[in-house]
Parts: sequence; C-alpha cells; structure tokens
Amino acid sequence: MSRIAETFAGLRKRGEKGLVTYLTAGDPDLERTAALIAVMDQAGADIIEIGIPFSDPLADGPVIQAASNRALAAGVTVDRILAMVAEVRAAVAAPLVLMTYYNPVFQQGLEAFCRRAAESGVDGMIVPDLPYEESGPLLRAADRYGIDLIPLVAPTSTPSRIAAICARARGFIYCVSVTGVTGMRETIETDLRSLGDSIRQHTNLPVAIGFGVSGPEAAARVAPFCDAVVVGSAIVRLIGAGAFEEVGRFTAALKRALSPQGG
Ligand SMILES: O=P(O)(O)OC[C@@H](O)[C@@H](O)c1c[nH]c2ccccc12
Repeated sequence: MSRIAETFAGLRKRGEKGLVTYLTAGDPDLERTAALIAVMDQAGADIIEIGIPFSDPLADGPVIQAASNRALAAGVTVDRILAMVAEVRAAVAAPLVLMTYYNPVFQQGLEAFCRRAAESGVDGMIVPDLPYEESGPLLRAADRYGIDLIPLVAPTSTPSRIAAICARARGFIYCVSVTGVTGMRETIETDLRSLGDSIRQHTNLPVAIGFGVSGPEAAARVAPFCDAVVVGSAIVRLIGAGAFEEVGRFTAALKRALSPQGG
C-alpha cells in the first residue's frame, strides 16, 4: 500500500477528515521550507504538498504567484528542492506530494524526474497544466517508481471527462472547488455535493477539495463533501508575512476543525 493510501485508511478508521497543507519550496529559503514541513507534520497535516516554483504558474492566484517569485529570486532549483525533500523525509510522517507544472518535469525527462523524486521520498505528484489526454507517458513513468499521479477535477469537467480522469487516477482525486485560480475566497458557490457525487460514481479513491479554503471554519464547511481538505494560500500568506510561528498554530486549528469532536 502506498503511503498516501495508508494515510487515508488511517483517517477513515479514526473518523477524521484529512488535512492537506501546501507551501512553496524555497519561500523564503529551503532551510525554512524544511523546518515548516516538519512543523506542519507535527501540527497534524496529513499530507504535505510542496510547490516547485515556476515562472508561469497559470493555476495560481496572487499569493502563491508572489511566493513563487520570492523562491525563484532566492535561486531555488528542482535539484535543491529534491535534496531538501530527501533530508526531511525520514523525520516526517505525512506523505509528501510535489505540485509542479509540466515544464520542469519535461526538462529533466519524465523518467529521470520520477526516479529522482522517488529516491528523495516523494509519494505523489500534481501537475496542474498536464491535460488528461497527454498524461499517459508521465503516468507510466510515475507508476514505475511508485509515485501517485494525482489528477485535478474542476466544476467545469464534463461527466465523461470525470469518468476518464478517474480511470487514470492514483492516490486521490483533487477536486477543485471553484473555476479559477488558487486563493482564499469569502464563499464557495459550487455545488460540492453533486461534484463529489459525480466523482465517486467513477472511483473509490479518496476525494480532496481545494481552492479557496481560508481557515478552520471554511474547512469544516467543505469537509462533509470530501475525505480531505487542501489549504494553500492561507498558509503561504503567513509565510510571506514572516509569521512562521503562526503556521503550526494555524495547521493545528485546521486539523481540529476536521476531527470528530470538531473545532
Ligand atoms: O491556495 P488555495 O486556494 O488554498 O488552494 C490550494 C492550493 O494552493 C494548492 O493545492 C496548489 C497550489 N498551486 C496549485 C496549482 C494547481 C492546483 C493546486 C495548487
């Protein structure tokens, strides 16, 4: 069983919803990223998503774009990110998922990228600009190295597309709650119940909902429709403000809101 599958099995047994937290690697530097991954793990994050900064992050809103720019300005590279992951891996219980656009993967070569990611202890990958139709080669490479290629489903995905995406999914399905880019929102208007149902018709894999979840109350509101909630921009904003010691407290508050006794 993969580390991601084990994590969801444990959550189910404990009657909890999972918490997936995101941060951009190298913002403000990789030493801080490593420390924050450990802090989020200890504070209750069930899966940690590590963003590889990219110059043209089309799915990202202003908060994560700014984090990418800071990381790129600090000179972070894919090599250094994977070395950092390899260093923290043994001390961190949570599965680690890379969020990367396709270009950095393609530049290294699909096979080489997946091999090195696996050697560094990466458990899964999200590649938001890789369309389902073109995902075959990367899926095969990821499968060879035991890395789950986690797909995105959006409110605009048609039923036949959802079926096709689910058939190729690994790890979990990342259900995008809104049409648009990452970032905190006041409210989420999407009918998450019916979107979740249309995914579950085609797969038994867990469903995580992300985009726009701003804090513990918002997390508790979307939790009934999924197995895990993803929080990115709200955490990246704390990091961007230098409020590093807040990250652990915020993560713990999010996790409390997703546990049976509630927040
Ligand atoms: O920032 P938000 O709205 O909390 O959403 C999570 C998101 O940041 C994270 O999962 C992510 C960051 N960049 C992405 C690009 C595509 C898909 C997902 C992501």
